[in-house]
Amino acid sequence: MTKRRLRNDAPKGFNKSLGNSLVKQGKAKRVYIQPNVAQTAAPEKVLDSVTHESNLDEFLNNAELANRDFTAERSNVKIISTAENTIVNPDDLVHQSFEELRKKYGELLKIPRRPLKGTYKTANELHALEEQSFLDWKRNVSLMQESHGVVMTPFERNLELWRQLWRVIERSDVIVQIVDARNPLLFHSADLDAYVKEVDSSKGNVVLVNKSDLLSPEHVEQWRQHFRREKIPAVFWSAKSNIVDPTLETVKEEETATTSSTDSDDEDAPSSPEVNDLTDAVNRADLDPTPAAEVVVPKVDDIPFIHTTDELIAFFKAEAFKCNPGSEKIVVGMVGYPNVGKSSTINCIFGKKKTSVSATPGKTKHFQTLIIDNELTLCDCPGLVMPSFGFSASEMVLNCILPVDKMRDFFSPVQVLSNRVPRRYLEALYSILLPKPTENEDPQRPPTAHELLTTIAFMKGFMSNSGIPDCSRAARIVLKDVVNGKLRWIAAPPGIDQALFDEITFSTLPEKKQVEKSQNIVLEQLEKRNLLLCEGSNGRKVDSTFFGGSDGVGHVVGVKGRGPTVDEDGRIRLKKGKKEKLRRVYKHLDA
Ligand SMILES: Nc1nc2c(ncn2[C@@H]2O[C@H](COP(=O)(O)OP(=O)(O)OP(=O)(O)O)[C@@H](O)[C@H]2O)c(=O)[nH]1
Repeated sequence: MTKRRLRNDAPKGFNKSLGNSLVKQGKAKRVYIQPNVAQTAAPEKVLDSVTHESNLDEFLNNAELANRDFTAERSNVKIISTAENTIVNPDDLVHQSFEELRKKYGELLKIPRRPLKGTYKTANELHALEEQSFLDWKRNVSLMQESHGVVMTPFERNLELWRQLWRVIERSDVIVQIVDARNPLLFHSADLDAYVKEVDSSKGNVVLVNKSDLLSPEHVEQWRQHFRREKIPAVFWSAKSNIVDPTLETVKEEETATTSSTDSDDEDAPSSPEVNDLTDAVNRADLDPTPAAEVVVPKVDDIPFIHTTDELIAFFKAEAFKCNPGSEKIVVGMVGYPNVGKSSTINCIFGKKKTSVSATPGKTKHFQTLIIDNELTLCDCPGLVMPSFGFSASEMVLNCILPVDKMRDFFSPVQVLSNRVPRRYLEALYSILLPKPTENEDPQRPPTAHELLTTIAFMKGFMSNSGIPDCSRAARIVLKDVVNGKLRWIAAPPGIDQALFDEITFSTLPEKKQVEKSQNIVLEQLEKRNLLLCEGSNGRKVDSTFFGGSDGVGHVVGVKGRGPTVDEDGRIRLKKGKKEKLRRVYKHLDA
């Protein structure tokens, strides 16, 4: 086959060599390789997180990184799966300790390394080496998957974002891995800890378990014991409970006065922190002159729950000075997956909005340096999805790693959720009554995603023009409730029965019992009359099959606290002024 450089004659050679099936999967806007295109592209584009690549994307990115002959690349390319499914089943993982899993799969979970100092002389050489080592890393991951028969979950494939991480690590004395308290191990990368030590053994690692407000004291205690057992330095923290100005939550990214470090050409950046380099940083001391004199420093040998921002600052300083004793200035790097609360934590520390906070993962695009006081500087890294295994894309949506709005298959994550959350809890949270399993079915079976979504869609009046409940809209509501912690599930640490943890999580129903009681009475009355009483918002009669009922009897789907009540005589009454809203649900009530 004639060797053809992709950059010279891409469309022709490309079509011939890849075949139509691959071409169809590609995106028309793909830019063919040009030397140094990565360096010159607009930063916004370059720094977009890439966790999924089509076969063609993968192929072209590899060719671009290697800057090599098209045909030579083609023979080497391995497609890293988009990994909707995983071969390692998360349920099976429960039976193995985290250490066992780490031993078995640890090699797979490596993050890419920056080329060692001394192996390059100029910034251009470093750039080329970084691209080569990143390509090698991707190949290695691919080969490991093949040899272990394991499929990796989606992970960050944009070299620019890894470059941001490398810089943050090099500048920091301590790296704080922020994890989501609802599933800390999913977010903790042991290899990142190892890499920090490889860069400089005097650097420290700490795990900051954010969103701890979503845990009960029992959950906290179990996780504390786990961190102690595993000797992982960790602290519990809730940025939300320490937010200075709640309106900061809603400010859009465009309004943010960022202190982004877009210094993509600082490859020879010093490995030790140089605060003088941080030219665009802002001094917190100017904004908040309150001295941190009365700060209580938490016990360093414990796994404390840090309650105030001042305690957190004192903790960071104590950890950093341990690593860099005698230093006048210390830098703490904040890293972690998207959406774990890095920006919120920094906002708390800074006392004013410094980085954009959003419920959409992946908002932070560049690392930022922020001078907190004369001693402490923070370095905020963009969120990075580390390589992992055994967790499906559904799991990643449920853990707020992949954005809900980009989800096309919404049934899968909702099914995983309804397998976990007890039926009565879902009913209470959404004020719905889910169809019960039929006689032939397991009475304990969880509701299907279809049942849950159609019921919620119907109750909220999300109907398509053809009268079909809009499940995707209902799914977005449910998944956003998961993201913001309204609907929560807390993972148990290894060795602890998940069922026990679930009992704690779901011990209190979220909604008023009264609503549920009145729903039940309404349902009873309707069933007595053998009526199908629900109507769609467009006036079409709703078929009972929407709710899984095969008995021909319709089910009341919800009253949402403002629905019909039952008076002393057992008569059903609609509240004044609510008729319009309830039009879709109750039409033929005998009131
Ligand atoms: N319940 C709760 N929610 C939190 C807490 N901290 C952050 N959040 C929420 O989590 C979401 C993500 O917070 P961010 O601070 O933007 O997260 P990030 O890690 O900077 O995200 P990226 O910019 O994607 O890297 C927001 O909706 C926050 O309101 C917390 O302590 N408790």
